Amino acid sequence: MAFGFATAAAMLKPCLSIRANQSTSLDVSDLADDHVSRSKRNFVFIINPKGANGRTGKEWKKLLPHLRTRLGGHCNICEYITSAPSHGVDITREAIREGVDAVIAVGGDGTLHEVINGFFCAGQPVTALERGPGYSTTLGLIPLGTGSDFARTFHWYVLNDPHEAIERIKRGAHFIMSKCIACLKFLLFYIYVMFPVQGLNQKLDVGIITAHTGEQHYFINVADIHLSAKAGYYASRYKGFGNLCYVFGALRAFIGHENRNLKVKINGGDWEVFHKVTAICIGNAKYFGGGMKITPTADPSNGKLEVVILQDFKWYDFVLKLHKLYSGSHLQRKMYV
Ligand SMILES: Nc1ncnc2c1ncn2[C@@H]1O[C@H](COP(=O)(O)OP(=O)(O)OP(=O)(O)O)[C@@H](O)[C@H]1O
Repeated sequence: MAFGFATAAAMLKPCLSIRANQSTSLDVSDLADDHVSRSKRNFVFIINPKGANGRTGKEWKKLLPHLRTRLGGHCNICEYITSAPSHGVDITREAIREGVDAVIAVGGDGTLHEVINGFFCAGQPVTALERGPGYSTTLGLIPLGTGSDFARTFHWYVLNDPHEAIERIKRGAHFIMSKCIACLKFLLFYIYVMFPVQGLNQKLDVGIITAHTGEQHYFINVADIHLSAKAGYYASRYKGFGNLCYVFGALRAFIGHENRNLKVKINGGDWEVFHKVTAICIGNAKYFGGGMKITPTADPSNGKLEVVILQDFKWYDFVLKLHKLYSGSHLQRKMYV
């Protein structure tokens, strides 16, 4: 394999439609608004106060009066501040069971990830009983994180501009769940895509990672293995540096890192060995790492995943090719399956 090689493959996501049946309105006592109206829709905002090194919490406090002014006329605003990692998953599940109309993640990609995972439980979409068939809870986003990479795919380039995000929510730009499947199998686990999330003006897919234990996790941005996954872990130590935390995290991850031969099977094909793999990135959307366009042709609503395999990267290749990662020009070979 060529030195510092990046290979891209497309994975099909055959479609199968599902809609979460939803029920009941949110309990009035749960709503943060003083003047709750049952005739209005119920929107739950899940805020990670620790996002962007604490900036999310501060921004949210400033934003709330404006949000009430802009949205309070046509929805009940329910505010939940997370108290710990994973709390967003539980709040989302509970809100959907209560039958809310929309769950809106306020924070970065980690918060969005928790909210997405809250739409599912034990491999099934979370549902509520008292809403009729065809009803779906919608997903919304106010990107206020460090990287906020998922939002970049949608060219929300005045990134982390919560006022613009509120206008999008007012226009109805959020997403609804349905389902499709494709498979990428590794030795210990496999990833497939299902549940395109359909919005009033946007349809999105959701990927599923199934561990060999059967445990499932959902993703809508980029799932990654090996070095880049470690980089994300270490980046959390450097959040004070903004987007650069991901570069520092990657450099830290190279310490003790070993490129490995990995067996991969795509869309039911044969097992294929990829040598000296530095990272495998499975993109439903294009960006990770604070603006690195890692899976540059991924489209979150086309029913496919883009798989990019980085091979034989050393830390200095990463530094020298960093500009290519940001511009999305790092691919040397494309593989279509
Ligand atoms: N109350 C909390 N205390 C500590 N951690 C929390 C809390 N609520 C959520 N978290 C965790 O904080 C992590 C990071 O949050 P988030 O992704 O919103 O911000 P970010 O990392 O700054 O943004 P990005 O991921 O877009 O770079 C999430 O993975 C989440 O699990």
